[in-house]
Amino acid sequence: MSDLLPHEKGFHVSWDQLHRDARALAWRLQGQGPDAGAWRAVVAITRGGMAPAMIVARELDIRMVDTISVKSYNHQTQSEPRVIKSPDMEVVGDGTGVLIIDDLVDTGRTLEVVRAHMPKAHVATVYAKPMGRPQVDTFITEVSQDTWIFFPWDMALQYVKPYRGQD
Ligand SMILES: O=P(O)(O)OC[C@H]1O[C@H](OP(=O)(O)OP(=O)(O)O)[C@H](O)[C@@H]1O
Ligand SMILES: O=c1[nH]c(=O)c2nc[nH]c2[nH]1
Ligand SMILES: [Mg+2]
Repeated sequence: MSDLLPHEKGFHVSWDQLHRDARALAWRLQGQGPDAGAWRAVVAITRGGMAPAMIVARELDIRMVDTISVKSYNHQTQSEPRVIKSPDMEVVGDGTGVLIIDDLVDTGRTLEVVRAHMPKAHVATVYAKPMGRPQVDTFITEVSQDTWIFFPWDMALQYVKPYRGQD
């Protein structure tokens, strides 16, 4: 969207870092559910929320896992978010006791759409940018709005030229 800052900085996240940060998120969420501290189910926002949701579900021993599919970005270009697959509403209900997990919140548009489906759910992301923070109940690390977060599934190891080179 044209009124957004360009992404001038990059924050590169390795699998190891993602695992640690998703575990930290689980640690923060444990005991916070409405039913004696327990959470009933996890809903991952695909696709980026799936890896963190798996880690949170494993740490908190939650076996009921569903997904909601929202398409809003094509590479770094944002369009109107669309729900292209809903979770099982018989399982999630109004969202009470449900953890919605995503990798990050940026503008908050995706979470706005997801919250409308499950207004009483608790929304948690691993990373957050300032514009989207009001949409998130719990997150681990904040980065500035002009930072693009690069996730391990979008990267590959490659050769890097030395600072002082032979060319
Ligand atoms: O707060 P927002 O500005 O709405 O942006 C955040 C959303 O954008 C990315 O998903 P994307 O739509 O790129 O799909 P993906 O998870 O399948 O990569 C990211 O995983 C969040 O779900
Ligand atoms: O990989 C991503 N990194 C980001 O910073 C971002 N913001 C919205 N959607 C995003 N996807
Ligand atoms: Mg996503």
